[in-house]
Amino acid sequence: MKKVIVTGGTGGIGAGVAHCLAGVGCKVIAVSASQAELNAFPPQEGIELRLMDVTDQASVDAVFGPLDRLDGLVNCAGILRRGDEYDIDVFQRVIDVNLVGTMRCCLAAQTLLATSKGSIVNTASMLSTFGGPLVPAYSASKGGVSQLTKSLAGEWADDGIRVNAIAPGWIETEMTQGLRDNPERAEGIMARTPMKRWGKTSEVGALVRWLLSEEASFVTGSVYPVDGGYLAM
Ligand SMILES: NC(=O)c1ccc[n+]([C@@H]2O[C@H](COP(=O)([O-])OP(=O)(O)OC[C@H]3O[C@@H](n4cnc5c(N)ncnc54)[C@H](O)[C@@H]3O)[C@@H](O)[C@H]2O)c1
Ligand SMILES: O=C(O)C(=O)C[C@H](O)[C@H](O)CO
Repeated sequence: MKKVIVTGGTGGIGAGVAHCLAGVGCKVIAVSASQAELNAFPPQEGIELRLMDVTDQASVDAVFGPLDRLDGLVNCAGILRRGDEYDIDVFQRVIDVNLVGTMRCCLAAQTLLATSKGSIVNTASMLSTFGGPLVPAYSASKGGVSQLTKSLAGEWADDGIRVNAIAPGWIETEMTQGLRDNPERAEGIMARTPMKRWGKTSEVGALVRWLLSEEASFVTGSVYPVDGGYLAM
């Protein structure tokens, strides 16, 4: 049975990933920095919940340190501060959670994954490819996650660790609520999405499940869109 840590595992996409992995018998440790989110998460067999802040080394060490085995790491923790990211402190915070937090967890998992010949899936975005309105820090962080993924894949292949990223399109979660509530932004996004709908967290989870599986044994350093065709148009 594979043991996998999912950061942001009690939020939108992370929770979808956690459910998908638990559904195929993985032992999932879903971590979040929000105690309220952990309290609200419905108990599910195969999913253990832990409080962990990806920006806090001691908190990350407390989760990864005691583990005797780890087969997978899925970095889903992320924030976006639409409209506020021109404030330099907000800019730095977004980079710290989305990019530095991803690297912090990759480093915390490295030795364990080298032993298990395990795999990492990072969460990039459409905004790894192009900039988004009002989100300069988020866009920069996601460009960074994409490049970090390729860099680690190249460096850690010798250790038997595969490192890939997903690039979700426009998925129905808390993060996109503001866009879905804004008719102008929502219509613009749907107009450019060939499948003409928002994605579901389970559809992202299915891609992550495959990337972590043996079926993806020759796949590393890739950034996979799951976007209803958004990047194709
Ligand atoms: N929703 C989308 O359309 C979309 C598209 C592309 C990429 N993404 C990315 O997917 C990931 C998940 O996004 P979502 O839409 O599910 O957002 P969400 O806001 O629903 O969930 C984010 C999760 O991250 C956790 N988190 C935030 N800061 C943290 C920290 N410091 N330490 C640990 N956990 C922390 C939250 O508690 C929450 O569980 C993010 O990296 C986001 O950038 C989302
Ligand atoms: O551009 C925004 O305001 C977003 O919310 C970005 C999306 O959540 C997502 O990352 C797009 O892939």
